Parts: sequence; structure tokens; C-alpha cells
Amino acid sequence: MTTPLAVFAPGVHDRVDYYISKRLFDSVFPQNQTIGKPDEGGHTIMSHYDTDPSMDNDYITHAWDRCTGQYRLDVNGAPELQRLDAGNLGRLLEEQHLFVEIGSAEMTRLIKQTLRFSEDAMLPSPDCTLLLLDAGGVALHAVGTELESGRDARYSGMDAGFIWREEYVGVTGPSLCLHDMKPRMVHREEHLFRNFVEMACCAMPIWAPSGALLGVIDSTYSRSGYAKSAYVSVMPLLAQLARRIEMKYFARNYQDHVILSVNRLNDYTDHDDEALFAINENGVIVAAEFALTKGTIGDAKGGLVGANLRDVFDVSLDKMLDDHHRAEKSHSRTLLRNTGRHDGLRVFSLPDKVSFTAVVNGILRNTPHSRDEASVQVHDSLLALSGDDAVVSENIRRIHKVLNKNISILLLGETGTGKDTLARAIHRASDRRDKPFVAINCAAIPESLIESELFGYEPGSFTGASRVGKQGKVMAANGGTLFLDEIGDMPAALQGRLLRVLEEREVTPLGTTKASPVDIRVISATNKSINDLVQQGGFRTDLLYRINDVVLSLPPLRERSDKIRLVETICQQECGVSEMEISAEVWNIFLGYSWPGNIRELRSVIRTALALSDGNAIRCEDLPERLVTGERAGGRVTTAPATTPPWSDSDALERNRILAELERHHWRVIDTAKFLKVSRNTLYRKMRLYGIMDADA
Ligand SMILES: Nc1ncnc2c1ncn2[C@@H]1O[C@H](COP(=O)(O)OP(=O)(O)OP(=O)(O)O)[C@@H](O)[C@H]1O
Repeated sequence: MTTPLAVFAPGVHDRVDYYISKRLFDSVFPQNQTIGKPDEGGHTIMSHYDTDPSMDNDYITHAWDRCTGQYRLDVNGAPELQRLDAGNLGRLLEEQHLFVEIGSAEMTRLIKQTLRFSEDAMLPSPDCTLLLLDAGGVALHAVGTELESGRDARYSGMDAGFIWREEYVGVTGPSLCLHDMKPRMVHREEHLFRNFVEMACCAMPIWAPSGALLGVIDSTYSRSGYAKSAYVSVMPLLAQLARRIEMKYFARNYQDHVILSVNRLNDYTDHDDEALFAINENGVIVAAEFALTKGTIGDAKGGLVGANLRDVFDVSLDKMLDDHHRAEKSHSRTLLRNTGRHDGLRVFSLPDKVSFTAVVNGILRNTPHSRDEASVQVHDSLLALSGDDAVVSENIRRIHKVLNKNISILLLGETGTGKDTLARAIHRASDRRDKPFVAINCAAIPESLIESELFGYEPGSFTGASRVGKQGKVMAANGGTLFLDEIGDMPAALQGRLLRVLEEREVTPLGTTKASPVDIRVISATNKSINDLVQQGGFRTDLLYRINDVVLSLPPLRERSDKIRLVETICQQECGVSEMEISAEVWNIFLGYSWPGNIRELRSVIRTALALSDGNAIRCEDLPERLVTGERAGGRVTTAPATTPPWSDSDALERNRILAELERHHWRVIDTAKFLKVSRNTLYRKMRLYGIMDADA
């Protein structure tokens, strides 16, 4: 007997259906953990969470005991609502940015969707607020009409920054959910404090890929008029919301891996029925995420993590990637029907217009196909970035030539042009791919720590040093690639030390004179003009010569001629559906906008539009206003340069710099020339040379 499963990469959601044997299915979803609809013999969402809050009130009694006994809260008093100050909240939001980004988009999406389905649904009722809390009970994000109505959050706690722990708020849905790590409902008089007795709150835990509690999603009704049982219908919606957040969080955490999503065939819209697997380049399952059976399925999950894909699914990673690759090459939508061979995974259907690397979430494989077919073999990770843009393709061609040589690469480009992405792709395409890729953001490490971070230290070498010492990042990259991001911000004092490491290929940690040999490939990046820094004395010339064997300038998005492909790739990575409708009007906006924030801004616009959209279409109304009304890049930059690309490194650098400064100075040539310390005539001459002109002038 076979069990059909759909297997696909969730960041991309180009579904490929496979069949696996019942035996294998059972090893992934043990019989007593059947996942599915009740009519298929599976459990309901509520039973997956092993509680029906309407029936079991013991947890309320226990919580009252804790609050009055352990925390000595006065039931006749008022809660002492605690709120983080703006600085601490800001830091927390920064730390939790991925969770907040995913959680807030999903909350908005749920509110919009349920509103659309039913005017009088429980969830978006006028007194409802959705709260996203971290595992420490701090509200990170709030959505709801309560907030919009301007009710004072100081009394309700319904806003970002409030802390929903039992010791402060007593018995409430979110505080109990945090304590018990289970779905919890608290209704009217079940609350401990009188402030909350008109409320009903329903809360659901959200789990991190590690199995630890990531946070809680809570839906609170400030003027609950219904019996407790009426709110039971909210719980499955919250469970789905929590599940979507968990899955997206998992996919983003393992975005450098192949991510397989396994669910029952024809059930692929139902996330409850789904398991996710992150698989590394060697086919090993490094993480697994199973639906709704947290805790209880831990053993099975533990058994799978660390296993090879081949041993779990009867197919090797190579074979599976080959299948994807072959089908993608032929742009085929052919159904390879189940032939009755149930001993392995079989490709069932494949969408067209999907790049191989997108399907597998950017994993870097050198499959036999690329070896056979490409006259100049470009590895998949690089191929995925190459697009149809002349400058980008030329960059990739040059990278390929030095890929496995110990030649340093300097990436130049405005913020968000993909320097980090390219550095990682180079590493993964190179023969160092099995060794570490270590990235250091030279601008983000405090100057006082950068030396120990980079070079490490011996035990007890300075006050506050760890007793066991610390390996520096340079040594951590041994055998692999060291990515020095924002190298222009490297403090002057450390440039000399870094230079010595690069020259001598040896590291001497703080507190010792003993040097150890190190083998690293160095890739550096900056969005500053490093030549200017050198001229101004802020960057050592001899260090520049060590890091700039090959200099590549990444074009800003507004200049890229492969915007369509980029939009498609990002949609596929973000949206989770196989086909995306983008109207001509939206395309015009995408292609015409000047994208000051570059690809990062494009990704964020697409992500938000997809969250707000209905189904598989991006509509104008889901785009931010600045895009719809904003300045069009098409009017600014023309491509009739006196010299044609590819330019030399220094020319490309100069061109990018002129463009960036013109943008920054709103195309006021006088200001730009003054800033660049050249005459107006010189600037005009250079603009003509590089084909830059202001069509609005
Ligand atoms: N070729 C590409 N295809 C799809 N997405 C891309 C591509 N290149 C970059 N991105 C996306 O653009 C965003 C910014 O990329 P990245 O961080 O690599 O830029 P950066 O130049 O290093 O930025 P910064 O200078 O701010 O550090 C990321 O979300 C990344 O996934």
C-alpha cells in the first residue's frame, strides 16, 4: 500500500508530487500520531494540541493558586501593567525581527481573510485585538480595531511592549499559554483582576525549529458578550496562524538548505497535515518540523534529524535534484505518472518557468546536467544569480574564472544590491563549499571587540575574557571563506593586523605570541567608495591591494535589465504558490520605480503584497503608495553610454558612485558636482561617458 505525499520547497512552492511507501510514511508519521482530517482517521486541530479549552478548567484553578500564592497578587487590586521602554523594545524588536516580520504579516493576512469571508466572524469582531508575544511574554506586535479606536492601552495592555507574564497580569490567556506552553482560553470572570473581567482571550503557542517556545499568538475580545464555548471556534484559526508562522520561520531559518515539505496528496492547502525537512548538501536532514504534535513526536523527530534523506525517503538528494533539474530544463509540465513502483519518490508534476535553484531554495549542487550542458560550467548557486543583466552576467563570468583560485574578491555596490548573497553563492559554488563560510560585519562590531572577535584570545588575556579563551572568526573560517562585510568601516588600528594575517596567512590570538597557520579565501564588500577612503587616509592602500585582486561592482536594481526575473524569483521564494498573477499595471510599477532600497526593498514589497493579497495575485492596491505614485527610474538613466559595458573596475565604480550621488542629491548636478569635488562640466562629461542622463531635466 502506498501513501501519496506532495513534496515541495515551501519557500518556492512549486509543487512536485512524489509517492512514498506506507512503510516510509509510517516512519515519518507514526501510526499513533496520524496527521489528517478527522474523517480520514486523523486528529482534529484541537486534539493535536491535546486540549479542548472549553472543557477543561483545571488550568484556571492552578493559575489562580499560583497567582495568589506564589506571586501574592491581590484579587481586589489592579494589575501592575509593565511595559518596556522604547529603547529596550526597539532592541528586542531588532533581535526578534524575523519572528515579528513573519508574525505581523500573517496576522494582517488572517484579519483580512476572515473579514472577507464573514462580516460577523468571531476573529475580526470590533473588540478584537491580535497580539504577538515573545517567549518572555513581551507583546511584540498588535493588530486590531481596539487599537485603531484609540482606547488607552495603558489599561488594557493591548500594545507592543506590554509584558504578559502571570506575575504582572495574573490569570489571562497569554500568560497561561506562556506558563503552560499549551493553547489556553480565559473567559470573563476566570481572569484574576477585575480590569479584565469583560474580556475573553484565546492564546496559542508558537514553536521554534529547535522545539523551544518561540512565542504566543493571542486573540483578545475586550467586551466579550458570548459564552466561553462560543470562542472555541477561534482556536483552530489561531492554530493555523501559529502553524503558518512556524513554517515560514523554519523555511527562513534554513533558507540555505533544501527544504522539503511533505503532506498528503490533495491536502496541500492544509498546513496542519504537513512536515518540513531542512536538508544539507550531503543529503542529511538537519532539522525537521512536524505539525501540531510538539513534544509527543519528539522521539520520531529526533530519530530523523541526522538521518540521510535516502534512508528516510528512499531517494538520494542527488536523484531528487536531478529530477527537478531535468524537468526544469525541459520547461515541462508533464505528469510523470505513478507507474506502480512505490519503492521511491517519483516526480509527479512540475511547474514551468521555475529555475532549478529556486526550486531547491538555493542549494548549491553541481549536477551532472550542468556539467554536460554548459560549455563554460557555471555552478548552480552562481547561475541562479546571473540573470540576463549584462553587468551581472559579466560579474558571474569573471567569478567563475577565479572560483577555485586563492584570489581575493572585492564586491562594491549600494546597500541591498546583493553583495552578501553573492559572497555566499561564491563560497557554495567553490570547492571550499564543505568548509565554513564566516561573515563579519566590520561596521557592526564595537571597535573594542573587533580585535578579539577577529583573531580570538587566549584564556584570561584581558579583564572580562572568558576563562577558556575564544577562537577568532578568522580561524573559524579556516579552510573556507572569510567574508569581510562593510570592510570600509574596519577601524584603522586593525587594518594593519588584518594585513599581516592576509600576508602571512597566520593568526596570532590576543594574549600569545604563538601564530597558527590559516587557510582562507577572502571576499570583502563595501557600499562606500574605498578609493575615496584611501585618498582621505581612512583605509590602508596596502590592505586594499590585498583584498582587491578582483573588483566587482554590483549594479543597483534600478539599472538591472533582469528585473522581471528577479521579481519572479522572489515571488517564488516568498509566496508559497506555484503560479503568481501579476497584472501589467503592477509590472509597470515594478519596472518603473527607482528602488532606492534595492533588492531588499523589492523583496519586502513583494512579501507584504503577498501577505495582503488574496490568493495568488499581486494587485496594485497591495503595493505601498510610494511605489504607485513614486518616481520612475526609467526617466532618469538611459543606456546610450559613450563607452559600453562591461566597464573596467574603476570605471564601473565611478559610474555607480556618480549615479548614487545624483540620486542622493535628487539629480541636482551642481550639488552633486560640489559633493564629488569636480567641476560641473566634468560631471556632465562623465555622465555622457557613462550614459547617465536626467530625462526629467
Ligand atoms: N539575485 C538575487 N535574487 C533574489 N534576491 C536577491 C538577489 N540578490 C540579493 N537578493 C536579496 O536582496 C536582499 C539584500 O541582499 P544582500 O543582503 O545580499 O545585499 P547587500 O548588498 O549585502 O546589502 P548591505 O550592503 O545592506 O549589506 C536579500 O533579501 C537578498 O535575499
